[in-house]
Amino acid sequence: MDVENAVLELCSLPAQVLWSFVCVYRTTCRSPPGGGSTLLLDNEEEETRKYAEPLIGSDCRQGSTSEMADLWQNAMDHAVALARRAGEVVREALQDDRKVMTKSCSVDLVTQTDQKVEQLIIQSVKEKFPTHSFIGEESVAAGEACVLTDCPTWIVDPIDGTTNFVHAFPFVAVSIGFSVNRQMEFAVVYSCLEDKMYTARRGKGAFCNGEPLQVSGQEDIKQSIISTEFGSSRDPEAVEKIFLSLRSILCIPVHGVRGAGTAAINMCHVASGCVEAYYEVGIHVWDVAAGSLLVSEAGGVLMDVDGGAADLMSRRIVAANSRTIAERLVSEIHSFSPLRDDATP
Ligand SMILES: O=P(O)(O)O[C@H]1[C@H](O)[C@@H](O)[C@H](O)[C@H](O)[C@@H]1O
Ligand SMILES: [Mg+2]
Repeated sequence: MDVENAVLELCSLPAQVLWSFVCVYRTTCRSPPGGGSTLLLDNEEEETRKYAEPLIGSDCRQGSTSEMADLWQNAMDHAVALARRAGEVVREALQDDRKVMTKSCSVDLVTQTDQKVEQLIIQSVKEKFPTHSFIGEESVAAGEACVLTDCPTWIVDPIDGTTNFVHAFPFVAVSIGFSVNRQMEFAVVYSCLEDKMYTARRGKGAFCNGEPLQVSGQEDIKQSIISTEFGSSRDPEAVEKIFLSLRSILCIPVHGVRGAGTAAINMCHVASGCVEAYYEVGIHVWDVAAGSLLVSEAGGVLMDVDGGAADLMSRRIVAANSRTIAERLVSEIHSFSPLRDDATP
């Protein structure tokens, strides 16, 4: 049995025993076979220091069960390094012509760069964490199952904002969420063209380039900016609902409606406090997995568009600075239900 799965099964052991286990784990996982650094990306050690330090609390050496959570720090450090490397690939690709292909319909775009970046991320993670599972946008498009289990799972959108990327519209993100027991454990969203590295760790806060994030304190929707997207469905019924919602929200009236063209960056805007709420119907789990943790760790709330509990597989999300704004927004949304990400084919 691999080390991390063993840890999951050992949750009931006393803290001292667990702490010994953590020490062994750290020794074995921090040093690649042979003592070399072949599994580390360029600058990974530096990235580790820059982004891990604000995220590791001072209690991390107490040997309590909270130590369990720090077993995932190694994975998070790797995710940050991978996102930065992926961002370089995206920026380089913007210098060349981009060959555009389509997926579910003529406006659901994909490029070779989406596929290349997803491969880069998944291959590297498999090498370093061979027992982990994946949900990746382009792997699912190629026929892989989209199932979230209790296993440590990397939820990857190699390019969130592919349409932006195709047109060089300057909001493009690499989004990596990591869940254990179906709960988001860490999040990395790299806004490649702005060079902003958003990170969050469950219970440890959200950050942008190492600076703490806090949602807006505005509780009056009439003083708010709301963000949303039109999505890639052109189904007349869906389009009708999208416009009805937009009309109702605009006419509350709110200060403004915005959309960056990427769910991940829209959620980073909520976490940063420059937008009070983001909602969308039609997104996928890879669009919002990382963003959901960034919002909640920055003090925000997540909700379904009908006001129930958020469900990352449902393709519906409200992410807001507060319950007050989220519920007010929900009262204006004309919801619909696309086929769930985990629907059986
Ligand atoms: O396909 P990518 O990964 O670029 O992601 C999607 C965005 O994240 C949505 O918000 C948005 O509404 C679009 O559906 C867009 O396709
Ligand atoms: Mg996406």
